[in-house]
Amino acid sequence: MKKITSVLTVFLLLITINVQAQKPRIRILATGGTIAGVSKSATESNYTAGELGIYQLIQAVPQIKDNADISGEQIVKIGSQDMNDKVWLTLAKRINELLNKEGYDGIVITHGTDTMEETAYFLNLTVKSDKPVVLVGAMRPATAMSADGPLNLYNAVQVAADRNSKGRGVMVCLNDAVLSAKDVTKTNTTGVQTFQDPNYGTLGYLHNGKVFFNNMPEKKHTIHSVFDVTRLSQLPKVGIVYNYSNASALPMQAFMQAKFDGIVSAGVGNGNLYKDIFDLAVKAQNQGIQFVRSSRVPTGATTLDAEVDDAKYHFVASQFLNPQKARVLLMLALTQTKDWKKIQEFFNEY
Ligand SMILES: NC(=O)C[C@H](N)C(=O)O
Repeated sequence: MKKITSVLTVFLLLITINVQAQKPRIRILATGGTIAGVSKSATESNYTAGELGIYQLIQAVPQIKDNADISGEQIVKIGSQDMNDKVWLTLAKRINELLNKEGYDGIVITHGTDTMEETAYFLNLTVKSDKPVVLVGAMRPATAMSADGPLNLYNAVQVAADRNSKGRGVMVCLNDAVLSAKDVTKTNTTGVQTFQDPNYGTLGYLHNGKVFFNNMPEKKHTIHSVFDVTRLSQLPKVGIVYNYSNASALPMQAFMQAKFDGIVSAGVGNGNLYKDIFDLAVKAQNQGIQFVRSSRVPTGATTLDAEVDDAKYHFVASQFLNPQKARVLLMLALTQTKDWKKIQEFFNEY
């Protein structure tokens, strides 16, 4: 009898090990944000982002281990208002290692929501794998009543572990929605429904932890991207200038004096420029500082062949990229070329 029991135990153990081995291996990279935020009470709106560590986040949602073999590492512990080039390069390099050398099946990145769309788009252009990479955050700190982080994290892991997520580029997952890194933007300062794609809608959605996709991103990303940061330790300097009635040209002058490599304009309407900014933009372009026209308007493309003659001034039109994402693409484009025509091609393709 004893013998039968021990044989049975070994058998069951082997089955468990096998089931465990079949689960997708998902690595969670933690960077901070409100999802790791802590406040003094469950109802207080004052809190500090990025307080909890990766192990506390994993422990808080044990269900994430049901369908995935979970492990994690802490990259940084910051509010994403402090996100920077160094962390972007670290993330891109680490993700490429984990997916291409260490055999992981998918990546989840916990991240603040303020600049999540920029990090997502940077990774969309620099990750060299078609395996799922999913950014997740929260709008309420971990200590809040009705904190949204735990379900968002659970959902993000389901997306990273789902076979159908492959080849969709880097994704953002919050509030039951899956959105494309290229098109997602933060639309609400405090609401849990903040992430939207105002032009194309969602890539998919989750219901009861199951992922349903309805869209595929059309533009180039990940394995089809020419941008490679493997050997880079810094990125070109690109600033953003804002247009408005009677706009000051001082920020534009400051970027030019500081010899930035590129400037993106958050223009009015279809990327139009206040006249003083326009005059300096022509000068900047002549000095070899690439000027990209984007728009402060939340929907629609900033098109070529509108009120500004881009071909005449060698300006680049950002198409559907908002200013903060146009900045990301311009930084990466400038690692390859200074030719405005080639840079415009990148903006048409990515
Ligand atoms: N909801 C958030 O995560 C906001 C926070 N400031 C951050 O981006 O880190």
